This record gives sequence, structure tokens and C-alpha cells, in this order.
Amino acid sequence: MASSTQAQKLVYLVTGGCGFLGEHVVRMLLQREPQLQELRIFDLHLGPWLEELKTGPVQVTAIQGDVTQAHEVTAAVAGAHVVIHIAGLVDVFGRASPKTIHEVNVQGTQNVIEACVQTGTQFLVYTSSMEVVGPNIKGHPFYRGNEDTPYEAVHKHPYPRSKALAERLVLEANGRKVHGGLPLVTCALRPTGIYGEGHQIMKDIYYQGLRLGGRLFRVIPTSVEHGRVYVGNVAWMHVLVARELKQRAALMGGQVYFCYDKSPYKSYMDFNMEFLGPCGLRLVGTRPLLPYWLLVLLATLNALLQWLLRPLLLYAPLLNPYTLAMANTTFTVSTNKAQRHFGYEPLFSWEDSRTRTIHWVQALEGSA
Ligand SMILES: NC(=O)C1=CN([C@@H]2O[C@H](COP(=O)(O)OP(=O)(O)OC[C@H]3O[C@@H](n4cnc5c(N)ncnc54)[C@H](O)[C@@H]3O)[C@@H](O)[C@H]2O)C=CC1
Ligand SMILES: C[C@H](CCCC(C)(C)O)[C@H]1CC[C@H]2[C@@H]3[C@H](O)CC4=CC(=O)CC[C@]4(C)[C@H]3CC[C@]12C
Repeated sequence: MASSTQAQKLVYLVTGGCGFLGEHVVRMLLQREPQLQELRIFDLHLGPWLEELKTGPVQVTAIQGDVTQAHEVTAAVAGAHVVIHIAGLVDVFGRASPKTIHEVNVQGTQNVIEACVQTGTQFLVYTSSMEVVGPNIKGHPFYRGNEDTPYEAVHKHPYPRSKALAERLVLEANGRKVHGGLPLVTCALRPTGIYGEGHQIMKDIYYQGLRLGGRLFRVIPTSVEHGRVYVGNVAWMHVLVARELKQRAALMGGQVYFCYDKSPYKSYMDFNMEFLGPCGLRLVGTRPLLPYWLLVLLATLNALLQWLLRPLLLYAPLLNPYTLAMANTTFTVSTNKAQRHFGYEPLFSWEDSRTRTIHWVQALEGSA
């Protein structure tokens, strides 16, 4: 395979390229990566929108495949210069089993690493998550933290545990010799809660509000702040990291970067209201309408019901002990590491991000 210094035209592979973040990364690469010759999009489920991309100057190759199948991953990676590994099972609601989450997120990532090593692909960018740090189950706040802030990361839930294990695999693989003798260069991006066009949870909460007569009810105090980042800026960070990793391997290899932008620090629901408010929803209550102990009880009941009903049906409501703990724990980042290491500045201002997200909600079917 040609090295990046010889080749002006590059082959990128994006795993999970048809998901919420993946689609934004794919579109951003096509718009803003001039060195791109071929873009391979690997996903379990290919989206019909891929067809419209195939008429442009860059060769777009859609590959239906499963990251848990090593041979499928190796075939897709062979000949790629850069792999952006986004595919993952994002489940904090108990829809998938812990085993499946581990297989996709950990074994899938191991397969991607081994495929790079076997085929001689030198650059690997991994989409990790803020969840590899926290919030932890003890409810310790992480307030305006950065990549070096000490924090007691305790992972009991299968999703954050899997992301933490996978991130470690990626970072430990930095420096391994790939086929041909060159070193593998890896790094991991840790988005906080991503929002923007295509965000399924935002959509679910919006429809829930419509069903409740245009109202949502406050259950978490405004004082609990939650880190959020616009999907367009997360995509932009991926494009930049993938580009700069080739030039600044010594500095960036083996590093982690939080994904951040200028989105305001707010509670999860107050933040969502920035978009849902202009779309006709109202958040009832300036303080939580239910005492916290009652929420804990309801969340525990939901978990019990999920377990009891599992043989019959999948009961997976938004509220469970884990999501309650997440929503009720301050976790915000304040860092400029990405700016210092590879010149990242958010591409979209907060105003742009907000407007784009509002337009997307307004265009949803059944919108008020
Ligand atoms: N949504 C969020 O707020 C955050 C997400 N992340 C990470 O970003 C990545 C993308 O997340 P989203 O776009 O939100 O999720 P998503 O569910 O919309 O996208 C994940 C994509 O991976 C694909 N996929 C799942 N299992 C696969 C398999 N076995 N083989 C091949 N493809 C498979 C899915 O089909 C989907 O297209 C994930 O790795 C997630 O852990 C990190 C931080 C925050
Ligand atoms: C669903 C939660 C909000 C509803 C809580 C309720 C029922 C009490 O009102 C969401 C609160 C925090 C979210 C998570 C957070 O943004 C971090 C994440 C990172 C990821 O890598 C994946 C998604 C998520 C776990 C995200 C999921 C929804 C929340 C738990």
C-alpha cells in the first residue's frame, strides 16, 4: 500500500458510517477532505441516502458488514490509508444484552485493530465517549474537567465498560508494527452527549412531549450541568484528527481528546428545551416536580419490569437507574487540547448549531 507521504489521494474507511454521527462524518469528509479519493462506508445497515453520494468526484463504496466478523472487517480495511471506527452499539436502556454490547464494541474494535495490522493500514481514529470517564455511579461531579482531570472512573454498566475497554485497546495498539513495518498511529475522540440533526433520543423526547399535550415535566434540577456537543463539530473533529494524525503522529499518537464546542452548559432537559421550546414544547416546573427518592423508586421499578417482561416483550423506557444517575450528575468538559494539538476550532457556532437542530425538529413528521 502506498504511504500517505507518497499518495496525495487517500482511501478512508468509516465504520458505522450510516448512524447518527457516522452520516455527518461521511458528509463532512466528502465536503472538506480534498485528499479523498475513495470513501468506504461500512455498516450493518446501509442507508438509502448513500446512493446520492455516488455521483460525486470521490468514489463512494458502501459495504454492508458486521464489525464482529473479523474477515468482513479485514476485507473492508485492506488498502485503506485511514480508518475512522465509529460503529458501536449505543445502548443504555437495556435493549441489547451485555454480551452483544461487548461483542460489538470491544471485539469489533479488536477486529478493526487487527485488520489494520494485517493489511498495513497505519492510521486509526476511534470514536470513544465521555462515558469512559464518567459520570460514575457514585454521582461525583466532573465540573469543567479536561483530559488530565483526575476522576474515579467506575464502570458497572455494559455500555461505558465496553467503551472504556475498547478505548484502551485502541490506545495500547498505538506503535504496533503494521504489515510493511510502519507503526500504527491511533487516537481516541471522546464526545460528550452529541445533539443535532438525526439525534434519536431528542426525537423520542419530542414525540413524548407532543403526546403529553406539548409539555415535558422537570425531574432534574437546573443546577445539574451536562456536557453537550453539536454533531457537526464532532464530525469536523474526526475529519481534522484523521488528516493531522498523518502529519503529527508523534504528538497525537496514543492520545485522547474530548469533543467540545461552544454549546452552553445546562441540565440535559434545559439544553433540549433550546430546540424543543421553539418547536412548541414547554418544560413544566422551575424545580423538579417529583422528589428524587421517588424517581429512584420509579427507575428501579422500570428495571424490575424490564427484567420480568423480557421473556414476553422488550420494555425499555428512558428512565432507568443508570439514565437517572447520568442525568442527575454534573459532567462538563472545558479543554483546549484539540486546539493545541491539531488546531481544532468548532466549525459551527452555538447559534448555527441551535438553528440547524431547530430546523431539523421542525421538519419532523407530526411536528407542532
Ligand atoms: N450519541 C452520543 O451521544 C454519543 C455517541 N458516542 C459514540 O459514537 C459512535 C456513534 O454513535 P451514534 O452515531 O450515536 O450511534 P448510532 O447507533 O446512530 O450509530 C452506530 C452505527 O454503528 C452501526 N453498527 C452497530 N453495530 C454494528 C456492527 N456490529 N457492525 C457494523 N456496524 C454496526 C449501526 O448500524 C449504526 O449505523 C458510537 O461508537 C458511540 O459509542 C460517543 C459519545 C456520545
Ligand atoms: C436518557 C437520559 C435523559 C433522560 C433522563 C430522565 C428520564 C431522568 O429524564 C440521557 C441523560 C444523559 C444521556 C447520555 C449522555 O449524554 C452521555 C452519553 C454518551 C454516549 O456515549 C452515548 C449516549 C449517552 C449515554 C447519553 C444517553 C442518554 C442519556 C442517559
